[in-house]
Amino acid sequence: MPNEQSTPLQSVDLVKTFRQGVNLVQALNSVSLSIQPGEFAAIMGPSGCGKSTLLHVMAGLTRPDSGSVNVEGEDLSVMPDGRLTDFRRRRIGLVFQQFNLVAALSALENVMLPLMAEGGRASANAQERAKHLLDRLGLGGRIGHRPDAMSGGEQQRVAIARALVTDPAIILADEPTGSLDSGNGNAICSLLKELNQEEGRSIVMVTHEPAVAAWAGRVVVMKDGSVCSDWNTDQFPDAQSLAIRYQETISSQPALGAV
Ligand SMILES: Nc1ncnc2c1ncn2[C@@H]1O[C@H](COP(=O)(O)OP(=O)(O)OP(=O)(O)O)[C@@H](O)[C@H]1O
Repeated sequence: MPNEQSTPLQSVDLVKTFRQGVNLVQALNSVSLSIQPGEFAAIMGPSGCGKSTLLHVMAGLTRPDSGSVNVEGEDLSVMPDGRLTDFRRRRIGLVFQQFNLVAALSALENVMLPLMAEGGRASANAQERAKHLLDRLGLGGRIGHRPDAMSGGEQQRVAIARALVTDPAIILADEPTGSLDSGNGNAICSLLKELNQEEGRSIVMVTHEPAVAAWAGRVVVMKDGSVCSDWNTDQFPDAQSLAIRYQETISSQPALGAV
């Protein structure tokens, strides 16, 4: 179970600029975002507004130009590369649009990967834990299957099991339903919500779809590299009203400062 005491993620004043030929693109313009224990937040915004960059910086996959990211009180921005890789493997669960499973490995082996010791061996305990998670996610009958023998929805569930196997502080998911049809997409949203509500998992999910964001308890809207709105989804009676408010927001509202 996640540690209920410490703030799973706190990012402050993140700035990230990319060079594109002779131009500089400011992907993050002083973004601050904190995630509370047991919170399920969606990050929305138009294409190119900086959602994936924010998620990757929060995951320690991309270094910011300035600003800090704290996960359970540990500042990723000052960690040397080797320590950051190890910390990310143990404390941050990552889920991607394309699942990112290893094609040559079975579902069970994919889930055990983050628990592998140096030299590629996993303990019996690691195997038990991975099996238990696959069972929990409805894949008990698929543990020996390779990714190409599973549906997209099943592959994403394997990826979620892999993200959970180290019992991380937070799950960061980048468009987790983006490669799935609506039925499988809904099943993945429902699973994330269940993990949040039943196990208190802290989750941040990037999506451009209001119907997906509506599964979260909080929606953070970005525009032009900044956060422009931050909503509790209780205020919306349904996904349609969230979609309407979102459209109004991205067509009108100037960006806010820190949230
Ligand atoms: N590695 C990179 N090199 C150069 N520019 C980049 C790089 N990564 C992102 N960018 C630029 O930074 C800006 C933000 O990109 P980002 O991928 O974070 O947006 P996004 O909101 O996730 O978009 P989408 O919804 O289309 O995935 C864009 O202008 C993008 O072109």
